[in-house]
Amino acid sequence: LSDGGDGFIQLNQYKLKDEIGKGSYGIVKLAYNESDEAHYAMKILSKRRLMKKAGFFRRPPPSRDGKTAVRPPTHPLERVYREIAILKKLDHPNVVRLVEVLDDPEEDNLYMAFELVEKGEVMEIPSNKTLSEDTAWKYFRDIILGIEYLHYQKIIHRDIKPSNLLLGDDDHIKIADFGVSNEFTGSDVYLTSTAGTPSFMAPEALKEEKENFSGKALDIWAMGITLYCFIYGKCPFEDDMPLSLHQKILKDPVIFPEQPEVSESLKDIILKMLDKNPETRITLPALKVHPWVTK
Ligand SMILES: COc1ccc(C(=O)/C=C\Nc2cc(OC)c(C(=O)O)cc2Cl)cc1
Repeated sequence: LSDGGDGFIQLNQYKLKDEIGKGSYGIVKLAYNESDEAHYAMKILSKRRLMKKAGFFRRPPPSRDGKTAVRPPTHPLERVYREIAILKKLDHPNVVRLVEVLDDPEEDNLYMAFELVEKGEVMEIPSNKTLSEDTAWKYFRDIILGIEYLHYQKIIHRDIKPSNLLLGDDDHIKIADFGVSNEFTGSDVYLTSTAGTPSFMAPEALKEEKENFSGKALDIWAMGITLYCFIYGKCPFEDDMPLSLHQKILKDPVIFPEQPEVSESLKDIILKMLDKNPETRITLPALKVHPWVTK
């Protein structure tokens, strides 16, 4: 890591430029690769921040029987290394491509160089700039193909939402951010943990009595919330109070605003994805043949 002499940070063959993304994960900077004269998206994670977030530096809670509580075995960076391992095996036009990882043990920062998806996040939420039904249709078809690929690769994304969908110059969508994704063996994973973004969480993940719930159905639910956001610029269930948001997700019906006018088949596919019962919720194969998708 050095000063590139022109005020930009130099990282190996990369010249780091403006910040183009920011989130709970850290930041993303535009990076210019001097060896191939191409631009990349450099995701920068602080290892210390990740350790702190995982409670790595927290004093272990006093245990009643005088012995110190056993610390969970997972090393906090293990999550990042798992994300990297997942990303390295993914290769699909609708999934971001990890090009390389720069991890200097002496350095606090960990750098992940991704192929640049030129236009960035497809949409901010809330937003008054909503997508037309036709544009939403184009993007949703890409999301279906991307999620189909991930589920085929036995990966549940668990954080599908507009800000994790990047738009390229070719007007195609790439799915990003595998920070909370789960890998599974077998035909599906049965989870009990809640992860992801509250407004996009499925009802079965919010129930008190936590029985196991299917991972794949969580992504389908989040795809439904995302499609609703494309059209209306806001989520169907919103509340500043987390517990009231949970109740709305668990109990409230989906309301479609009068404007913008949308087709009955679009409303139908959204309702089938936002079925509160994961057992009867539409599956990915059924989505692919839904009239709104195949029109
Ligand atoms: C205006 O132009 C812009 C062009 C590109 C961007 C951009 O790329 C933003 C975020 N990027 C990413 C984030 C990720 O996670 C949170 C991951 C991942 O971990 O999978 C990968 C990428 Cl690439 C922004 C603005």
